[in-house]
Amino acid sequence: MSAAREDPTTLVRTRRRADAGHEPRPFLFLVLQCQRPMDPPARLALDGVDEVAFGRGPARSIGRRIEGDRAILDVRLEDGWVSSRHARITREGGRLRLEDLGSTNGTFVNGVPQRSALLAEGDLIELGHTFFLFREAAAPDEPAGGATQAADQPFGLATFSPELSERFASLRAVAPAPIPVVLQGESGTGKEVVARAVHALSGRPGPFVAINCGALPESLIESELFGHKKGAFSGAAEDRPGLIRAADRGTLFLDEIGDLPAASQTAFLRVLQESEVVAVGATRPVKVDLRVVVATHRDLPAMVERGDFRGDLFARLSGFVLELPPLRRRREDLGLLIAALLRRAAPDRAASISLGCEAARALLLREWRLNVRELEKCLATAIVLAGGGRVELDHLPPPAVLPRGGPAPEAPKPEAPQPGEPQRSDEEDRRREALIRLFREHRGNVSAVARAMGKGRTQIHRWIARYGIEPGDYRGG
Ligand SMILES: Nc1ncnc2c1ncn2[C@@H]1O[C@H](COP(=O)(O)OP(=O)(O)OP(=O)(O)O)[C@@H](O)[C@H]1O
Repeated sequence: MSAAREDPTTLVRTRRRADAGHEPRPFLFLVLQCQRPMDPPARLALDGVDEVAFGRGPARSIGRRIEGDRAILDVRLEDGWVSSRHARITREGGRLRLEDLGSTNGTFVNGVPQRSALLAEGDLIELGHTFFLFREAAAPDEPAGGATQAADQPFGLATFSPELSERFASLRAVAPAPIPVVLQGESGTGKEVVARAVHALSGRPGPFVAINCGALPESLIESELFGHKKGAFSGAAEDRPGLIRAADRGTLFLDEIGDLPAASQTAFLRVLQESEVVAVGATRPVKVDLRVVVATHRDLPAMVERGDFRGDLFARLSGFVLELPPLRRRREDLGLLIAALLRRAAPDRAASISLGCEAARALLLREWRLNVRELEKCLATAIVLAGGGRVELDHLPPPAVLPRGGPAPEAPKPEAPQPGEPQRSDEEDRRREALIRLFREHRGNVSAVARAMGKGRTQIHRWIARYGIEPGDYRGG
């Protein structure tokens, strides 16, 4: 953004960026192109940009040009459904406005056609068959107006989320050091994938050994972990080294560490303190060289407080703590993940897979309560049902029903809003009125309305799109 420009908003934004490294910065993510879901997604930093101009081009290109004193980001899309001058984003009173420029196929926000809309956090923008996601976010050190293509990262550590890429950079730095790593996150968020990446980056010569502490029967856990001597108990027909020794000079990944019974916690603490294991029935310890990564979806500090988990073991394990966000808070990565999962599900024909627009929209708007695991299963099923053709909405299995005791859903699952006027029930009319009342009370603040309704922001954005509410209309008063 040109500092010479006489726009007060521009000047304020420029100054803020200079003195605060982590001011929220707007980003646009090119998430997915329906015809070519394997094409690399891209992240575009929008600060320093006065206008983003979207149109069709012979190939995808993202370039910055100066017109007078205006910095313009030109986004050319290789998409036959995009017009040559399709849409633009400009600044308006500190916010960003998306306008359709009379395109043939229209511009959609959260599945609803829009000629002009102020952008809000998490908005899904659809131009032709290309999907973008808009986010206000804390940013890593990236040039303003820059366009980052898909990063060349180890499997599981590729992300476009500005916050997560910073955390993954720290993880890469600690991976070669003998620092324990704690991975937190809901089931299916990729904790084991990340643990494997840590091992790959550690350069340790031994194997990666994964143990699910919740899946080991309590009667066998000690002998499975620490090994046993022949004759130590009935059924111990031979010496067994156990899983901890199997991970010698490698990485021991303990999944669901919160499920480790109290007696095993004590024995495992000794292993970490002494770097040695005593097998069940043995008298002499054996030295081990371990790198430990643990994962949990439980609140370990709370368990320590309740006396359900040993505080000294917790302290030993707490080196670098990484929280893997649920997929619904990482939507900018859906394009990367869809490409990786399609490649895995259909290695020989991934390049020829395409998605119908409605299927793509549903994939990008779903709650994904079971996270990447659910997305993976959904795509694998859809490819089979599509029989090698284009994946359509009908090919997607219904969203997962949360098992008992699973992570709390952030919001009830509505259908993805469809273009056109939706049929409204009385309940929906009441909800729309309640939303409008709350937007008035909270002056258009989506987070405040979400809190007041006890819902997630994503859900509020869906309702905003569905009921045609414009939060900006309530901001002035
Ligand atoms: N970044 C990723 N890229 C590709 N696939 C991924 C990624 N993250 C997770 N997956 C896939 O999603 C599935 C679930 O991942 P993973 O087992 O690592 O999750 P988890 O958090 O350890 O789950 P749980 O807590 O239930 O053990 C796996 O099949 C994994 O390969």
